[in-house]
Amino acid sequence: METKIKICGLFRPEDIEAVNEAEPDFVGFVFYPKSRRYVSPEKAAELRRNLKPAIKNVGVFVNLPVEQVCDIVRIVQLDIVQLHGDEDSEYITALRDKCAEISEIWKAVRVNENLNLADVNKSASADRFVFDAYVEGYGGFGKSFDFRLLGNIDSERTILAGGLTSENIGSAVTDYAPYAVDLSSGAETDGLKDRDKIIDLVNRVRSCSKMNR
Ligand SMILES: O=C(O)c1ccccc1N[C@@H]1O[C@H](COP(=O)(O)O)[C@@H](O)[C@H]1O
Repeated sequence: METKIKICGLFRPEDIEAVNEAEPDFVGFVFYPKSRRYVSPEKAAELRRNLKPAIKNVGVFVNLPVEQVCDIVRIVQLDIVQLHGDEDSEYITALRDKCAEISEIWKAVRVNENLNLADVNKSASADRFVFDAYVEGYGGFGKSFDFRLLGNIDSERTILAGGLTSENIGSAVTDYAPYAVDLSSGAETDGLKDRDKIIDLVNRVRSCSKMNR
């Protein structure tokens, strides 16, 4: 299996141009108003219209009521929902029931040295888990964690995130062979997405994945 790559936190037309060139597997739009990468659903819908159809789009949400998530899924025509807050299994089931057009639901698990795999089981109804570093606030701070804390987690359902950059992304792919890697800060310069970094990161993931086969 080749590890896929998601570039998260797009909000400008030039971000779309960069990903159309680099062709990651997924891109993310952040619908968390406290994020500096927040994009309105209307703006995201406009950006999405210019995205190459092969690139799947993921909406990132933090503790938003299910009905509002569904509305945004429909406005933007999101493929995947990434829940990056405190949503539990009940929430995930309700979302799936109300919004049949979502192809997958990903749940973020914020990891520190007290990682309790029971927390992962609490949201076991998610299709995949995005393992990110524990931070005050929710995500996208470029903070990494020791992936060894994950033990023997099912790599087919695992998405690694948190402080990935061109320096550490190669070992994340070769050592853990996750389903995907997800990054935002590591693809930026001065807080904005950087075309050259995006292209470099996508190339690195593709070449490391080939070595894993
Ligand atoms: O990117 C954000 O601003 C964000 C806000 C709230 C929740 C999640 C967010 N992004 C996700 O955070 C991780 C790690 O990002 P980074 O590479 O460490 O900056 C990633 O899953 C993003 O999708």
